[in-house]
Amino acid sequence: MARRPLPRILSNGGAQLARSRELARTAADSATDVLQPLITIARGLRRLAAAARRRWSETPKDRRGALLFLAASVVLVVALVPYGPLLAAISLMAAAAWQGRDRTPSEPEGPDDSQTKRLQSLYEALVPYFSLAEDPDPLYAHGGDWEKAFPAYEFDDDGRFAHLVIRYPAYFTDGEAESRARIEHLLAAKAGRGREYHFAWDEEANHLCVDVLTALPTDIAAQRFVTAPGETVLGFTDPTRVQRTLPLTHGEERRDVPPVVWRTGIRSTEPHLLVLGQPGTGTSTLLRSVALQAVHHGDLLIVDGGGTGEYACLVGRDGVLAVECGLTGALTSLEWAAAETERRLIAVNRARQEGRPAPDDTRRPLWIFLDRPSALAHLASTDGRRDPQSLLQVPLRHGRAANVTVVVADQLDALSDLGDAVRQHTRARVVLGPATAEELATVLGAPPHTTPVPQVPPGRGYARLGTGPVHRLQVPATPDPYDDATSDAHRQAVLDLLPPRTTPADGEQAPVPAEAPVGTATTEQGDTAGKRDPAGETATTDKAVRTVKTVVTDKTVAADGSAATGPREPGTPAEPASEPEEPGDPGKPVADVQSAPVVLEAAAVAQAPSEAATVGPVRTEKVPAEAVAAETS
Ligand SMILES: Nc1ncnc2c1ncn2[C@@H]1O[C@H](COP(=O)(O)OP(=O)(O)OP(=O)(O)O)[C@@H](O)[C@H]1O
Repeated sequence: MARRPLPRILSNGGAQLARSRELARTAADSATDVLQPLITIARGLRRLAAAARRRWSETPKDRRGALLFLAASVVLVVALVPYGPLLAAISLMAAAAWQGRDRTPSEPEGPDDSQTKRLQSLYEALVPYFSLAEDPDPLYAHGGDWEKAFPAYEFDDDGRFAHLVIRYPAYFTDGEAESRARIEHLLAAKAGRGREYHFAWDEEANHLCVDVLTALPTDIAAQRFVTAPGETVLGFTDPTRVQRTLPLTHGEERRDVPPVVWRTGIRSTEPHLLVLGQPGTGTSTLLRSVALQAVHHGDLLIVDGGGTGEYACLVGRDGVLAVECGLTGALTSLEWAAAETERRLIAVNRARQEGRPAPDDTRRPLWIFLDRPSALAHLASTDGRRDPQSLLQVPLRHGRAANVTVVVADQLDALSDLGDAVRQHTRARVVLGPATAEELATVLGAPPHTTPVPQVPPGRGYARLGTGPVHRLQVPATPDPYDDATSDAHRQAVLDLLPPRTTPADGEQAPVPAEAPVGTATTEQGDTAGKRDPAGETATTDKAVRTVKTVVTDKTVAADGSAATGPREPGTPAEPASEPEEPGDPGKPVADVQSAPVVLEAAAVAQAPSEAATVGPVRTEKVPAEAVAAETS
């Protein structure tokens, strides 16, 4: 029997109402069963009354008197006959019961012919995997009964499996990944390719539950997510494994979607993230999405090894320390980041020893984004210079205590080019785009419980936080707003999230022509050439005047203020820096050193002669852009 809809208050309640809702539903179902005869008779009486009314209205007016007389005569006879009223009442009830019976054709029991064929063929396909010659009473045997093997099944409107429960013999090696993978592969092929399946192995009951997964939403655009401080939304997933949902806006529509939330900061167990994927699968987009969330609470240092200008929209924004595209800039800024991590660590340790809270200048999160480090490593090796990844060792190892988070993205086949520190300390992992089960297991540390599909939309993949479950993931659409192919709605969504451009606090500013963007950036390769700024501003081009802000701290300085190594000028080749020493290193007494981050701000005018720079903690100078670009190539 069809279930009756419950009152709104019961059907709309939260999770805590689920139990009472189920109780109410059961009570309603039981009451309906008990009162079924009365309901049928009442329905029949209603139908008889409706038929009598219809008959009366259809009778011509001149015959209604005769009809009335006939009815009155029948009533009189019935009243006079012994037991007449009783017999009449019984007859009426019987007629009402007959009329009131449920006339909707009942659903055919069991599967139809084509469904039976599917079930039988799947059963036959499983026989070699789930049977043993020595088994005296096999559950699976050629020509056997599939009904014992498949206790539950559902089909979709196209006649394909939507849900299937499979029993298997206890001797099947369901604890071995290869055995499971073989069965999952077979089921995915037999139940229909091109769909994603979720496999739940119940080893205790020897049951395998197969469900078809609905596609993850690809239409969610970048937006301000409702999260707590230290939480970053990597994307969206299935509701099965995630208890929480995020309220999202989609145009006028509002909906709740289960997110994959990554926690960073001092209490995080996965403080750093590694994103891998085939080219063009959305790794840079995920980094941009994370950066747009992080920039509102922290400082960002972005190194774009691909040099494709994917992060041009962040250049010069409030909270963005630098966007580096070339090797020199990458080395310089990562050296500074390593020194800054050490400085924070020392300051936090000292404060703890003295029983004070951590100093304010260690609390604002520092984010280091490194996109395509393998490209920079290749450049560095051909140039005989240091691999920038080696400078990540300190932020990766000590970043959690120092509020420093590292996010690295690269192509899937570059996994072996990544440094040991990157591979060891990035415990939050994402793989985007098509990947084999082996690749997923290698990167994520565990295979997903779903079938990888060959064709996926950009931004689709898997995420795993530490030793947690592997989630399917869809990254919110966060395209480059300066890309001409970006739709207006998505461009506006990203532009709305960008913080305002930084204005120098002291009023000092490098000479910048009117059409040049006011802001701070390092674009050593002129990668943003030709990009359009939809806000009407002209983006940085090869020939255009560039404003460069590079945060440089080459070395720590002695407590007396004398710098061990002076701040390097932007554009000068970096000396291969020595490995930053560990805090507490006997060769570097903690009490004797303090870091000296120095901010150099320079405006580089293309093909303009360089001028002598003023020496000081904050300097403004002009640097020929060509000279800078030449060093990075
Ligand atoms: N989550 C997403 N939703 C919608 N479109 C996306 C998503 N992620 C990426 N794209 C689109 O896919 C294309 C490639 O994205 P992206 O540049 O981020 O990939 P990539 O992996 O960094 O590639 P490459 O390494 O070649 O730069 C872009 O056009 C981008 O807009």
